[in-house]
Amino acid sequence: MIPVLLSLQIELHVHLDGAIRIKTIVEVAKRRGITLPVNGEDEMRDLVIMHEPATLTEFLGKFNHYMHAIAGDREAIKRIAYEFVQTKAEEGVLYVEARYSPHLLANKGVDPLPWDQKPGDITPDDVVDLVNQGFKEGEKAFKTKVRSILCCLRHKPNWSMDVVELCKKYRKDGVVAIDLAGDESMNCESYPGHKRAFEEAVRSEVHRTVHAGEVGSANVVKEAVEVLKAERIGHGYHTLEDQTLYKRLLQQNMHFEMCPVSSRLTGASDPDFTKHPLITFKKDKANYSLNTDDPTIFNSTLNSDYQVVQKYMDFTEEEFKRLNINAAKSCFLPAKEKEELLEQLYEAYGMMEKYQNTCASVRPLLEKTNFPHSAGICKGSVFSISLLGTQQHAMGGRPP
Ligand SMILES: O=c1[nH]cnc2c1ncn2[C@H]1C[C@H](O)[C@@H](CO)O1
Repeated sequence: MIPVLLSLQIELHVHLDGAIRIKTIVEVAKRRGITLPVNGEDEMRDLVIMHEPATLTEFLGKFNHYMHAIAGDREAIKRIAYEFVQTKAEEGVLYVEARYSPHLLANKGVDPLPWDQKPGDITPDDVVDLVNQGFKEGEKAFKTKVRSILCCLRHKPNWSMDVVELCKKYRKDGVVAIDLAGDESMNCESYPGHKRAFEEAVRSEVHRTVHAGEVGSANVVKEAVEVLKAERIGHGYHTLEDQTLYKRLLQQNMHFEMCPVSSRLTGASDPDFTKHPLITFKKDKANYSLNTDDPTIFNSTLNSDYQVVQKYMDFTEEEFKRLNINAAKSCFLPAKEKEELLEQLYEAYGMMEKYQNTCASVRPLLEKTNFPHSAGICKGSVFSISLLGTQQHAMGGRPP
């Protein structure tokens, strides 16, 4: 494979429960006396990993093989969070937003209890606290910054209000947004629980991302943007089927969380990477990031995704820099932390001087035009207008 020349990356779409080490699953199951469907690490690997393109439903079935080993165990939940940060640090990730469903790891206060668990004493709230502990210790040890996105699940609309309340409770403690994951064939207009939760998220200024247009149609994307007020779209490949919508989202500088390796294996895209929708997004200089999604199941690292797009989609180092800068601008950190992150990237990419010069020359103009959020991330926004020729960043405000 061709080496990817990028020292630091931003990852915005990765499921914590799709990123658990197989070794950990086996060890925890043994400690807890929990039976796994097969014995030993190699056998578990064979069972859990997808090698050939299949369907999203088949993919989602993979979680059934191992989640019961981790759910409902304090030590295990903390451990997977800690190890996640270690893995991302080893991959060269500077900042990552990890997502998970607190309900799927709990064994109390969830109806019905997932994974046929016996009732215990770990509520979804406890899960968030435990993941936070693991992340904080991991961040301290490995220096990769990590924040959480809490997932609602399409097939569990009655959990969604809980999820938004947890987002509100932990907004100053590691949680930066809400998501809607799961099987897209269940549209949310028919499931008022999701709609209400996302309305509450808007009201409470909780950031929002939604899995849409992964295997579902462009209509799911439209609904995500118009009904759920998504600020980012998870995947979004099928947006291209509605050119009016696509052009509108390009104009709004909507961020798309792209997961190339994942999309091939879940049947979300053509298995031939040279026909991948991402090529069109790149040609149009869209705002997107590259992400692993569920690296355990896809047997991948972030570098695998970079290598695939480099090999089959002609991605250059310049494009890698552009997309990571866009990812940093589109992340859900508060403005000040976002600006610090951007500065770290510009520095690492050898773009600091250009960035500072641009900023100095355009700042007076911004002040004059009363650019929203100018004190916070004006530098990032200016950079995208003047150097990269893209629109300004959606979360950074728009010039009048
Ligand atoms: O790619 C995905 N599409 C839709 N749902 C997904 C994907 N990857 C993981 N999930 C689901 C299964 C997980 O248990 C849940 C929370 O992380 O989100």
